[in-house]
Amino acid sequence: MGGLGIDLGTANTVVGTPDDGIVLNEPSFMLVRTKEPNRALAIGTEARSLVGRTPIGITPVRPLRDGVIVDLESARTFVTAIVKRVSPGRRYGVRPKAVISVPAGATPLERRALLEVGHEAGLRKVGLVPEPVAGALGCGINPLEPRAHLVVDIGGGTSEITAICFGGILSHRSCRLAGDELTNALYHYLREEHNIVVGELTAERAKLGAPDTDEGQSLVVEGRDAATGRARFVTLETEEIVDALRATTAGIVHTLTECLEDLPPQAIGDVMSEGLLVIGGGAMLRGLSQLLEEAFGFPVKTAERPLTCVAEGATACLVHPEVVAAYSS
Ligand SMILES: Nc1ncnc2c1ncn2[C@@H]1O[C@H](COP(=O)(O)OP(=O)(O)OP(=O)(O)O)[C@@H](O)[C@H]1O
Repeated sequence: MGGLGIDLGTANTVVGTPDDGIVLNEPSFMLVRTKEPNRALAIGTEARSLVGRTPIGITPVRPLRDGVIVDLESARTFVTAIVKRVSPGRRYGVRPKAVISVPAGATPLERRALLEVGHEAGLRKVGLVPEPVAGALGCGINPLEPRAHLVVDIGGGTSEITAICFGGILSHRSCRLAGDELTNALYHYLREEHNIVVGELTAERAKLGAPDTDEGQSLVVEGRDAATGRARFVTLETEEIVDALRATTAGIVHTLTECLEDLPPQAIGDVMSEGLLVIGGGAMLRGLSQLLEEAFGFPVKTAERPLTCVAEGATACLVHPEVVAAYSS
């Protein structure tokens, strides 16, 4: 059984195959020459490592925003490079089929753009599956069973909260408060409270290294003094990091509350006994599951592989096309 399961995310792109599992897991970044925007010079980790130090004449591009395609040309260039990298068989004219995950809240136009890009990138038959459905499947949940499941996906650009049941979506909410916004919040906190300017990669590293709230640790961050321009170090205490991220995490909790308010009582009962499933890179933010548990009183299950479960589920859809069919209407 061939084919590709693709999670084209704002922050990361993950690809799996039924035979080999995850075969690509790279940042959704590419570098192009400013004068030649439809040829990728570098993609993924290599391209991402040049953010903040890109030479003149070269442009770093993030092909997706908030989980959807905003510029067809850069998305086509990126997906073509990804498909080429994972399917060397194309040299012999083989066009792989694919299931691509798409935000549950994507518009028909955004879905069509993704299908178009997939075909132009050399994919044969493209199916789309909502990300929370793929994520649930990748975590071993059957999205066709007559039982409600609530999936909280905290990605790079958006947090999506979706209740699914029996091949359909019960309720859905999303907000632009996710990984990028958490990184941004730390960047601004450092700028305003410590007068230090850090690069995007440093702000993200500070977020990933956020110490456990109950361990009372601290974190050293390096940047440029906003007043003198000199290099400087700052020590961030645990409470400060939690404070800097509080407004963003509160926004995610608020969106989750709205989604729960839309759920019928029977479905709430399922969620209370099953718990919430948290997927996406943001699921690994320290203290997040505790915060959600305290806010809602439901059990919170963090996916075992939050960064790859959506691609794993999209790959599983190649073997279970009935899931794609059920959630495509
Ligand atoms: N240990 C961690 N703690 C906190 N955040 C993390 C951790 N690891 C990764 N992240 C964040 O997760 C985000 C990426 O998650 P993911 O790959 O699920 O997003 P995506 O699917 O590309 O985005 P989207 O769903 O918005 O399209 C990044 O913002 C990254 O900084």
